Amino acid sequence: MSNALFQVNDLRVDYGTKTALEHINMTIHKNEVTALIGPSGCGKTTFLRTLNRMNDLIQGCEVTGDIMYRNEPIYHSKMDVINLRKQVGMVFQKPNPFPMSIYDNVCYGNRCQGVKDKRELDRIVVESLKKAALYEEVKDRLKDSALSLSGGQQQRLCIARALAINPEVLLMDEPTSALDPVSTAKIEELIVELKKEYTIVIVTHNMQQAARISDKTAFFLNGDLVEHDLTEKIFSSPKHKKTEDYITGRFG
Ligand SMILES: Nc1ncnc2c1ncn2[C@@H]1O[C@H](COP(=O)(O)OP(=O)(O)OP(=O)(O)O)[C@@H](O)[C@H]1O
Repeated sequence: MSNALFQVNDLRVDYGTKTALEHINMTIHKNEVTALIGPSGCGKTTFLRTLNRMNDLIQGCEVTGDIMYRNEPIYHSKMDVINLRKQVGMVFQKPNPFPMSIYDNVCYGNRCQGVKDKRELDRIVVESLKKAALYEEVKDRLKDSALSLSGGQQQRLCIARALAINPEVLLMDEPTSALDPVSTAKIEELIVELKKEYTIVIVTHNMQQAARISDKTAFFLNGDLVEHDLTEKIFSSPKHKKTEDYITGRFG
């Protein structure tokens, strides 16, 4: 399809002698939310990290096969990895604000890229906080430490920081697993809102969350991609018995 953003072809990932993923083929389309589900250790996080080459940072991790992003092979030696990570941002499981002000956190990446103009930075901070549905809660205390925010606010701040550098894709690794139900609901609402503008790939252990917010779901098991389909199909009439067993809670 023309709006394919990632095309994953026969991907394999090894950590030393341990094969974490094998024979993975998947297409991810623009403005879709894709949920990656499966039991612990099945390779979800490993897969997520291949999409912006975060695995490069792990010693002994070897990736074969290829992933096309906007028709460019991201594992090609000529790939500009810094630029790739600007376009494919990441939000982690535990909120990880830097020990600095809310304002400085949001525009950290922009400053690293050389943006110095105060008005431009102000604009980026306000816009990113609004997109992350946090602005109203922090607009009067932008100079306060980010560490003074609640866990849920900190996670939305991390989303704002990722959005500030204007990515096309957001990778999220269990972004709500450390949060209470109210903060989780806010992040879920936010994800549904963000998909109008961004493409989102999210790892989740929460089946209801996958069902609520994703368009497509990919079920991994022991390093295999068992099934990847429309979320409503995966949850109502999966093709594979193993998928059904997992989503109905028979294992995992
Ligand atoms: N840095 C590493 N070094 C060696 N093995 C690793 C490393 N990271 C992951 N693995 C192994 O690769 C496999 C896949 O791990 P991965 O973290 O991708 O699974 P996951 O599905 O995200 O698990 P969880 O749901 O528990 O986070 C596991 O067997 C894991 O032990």
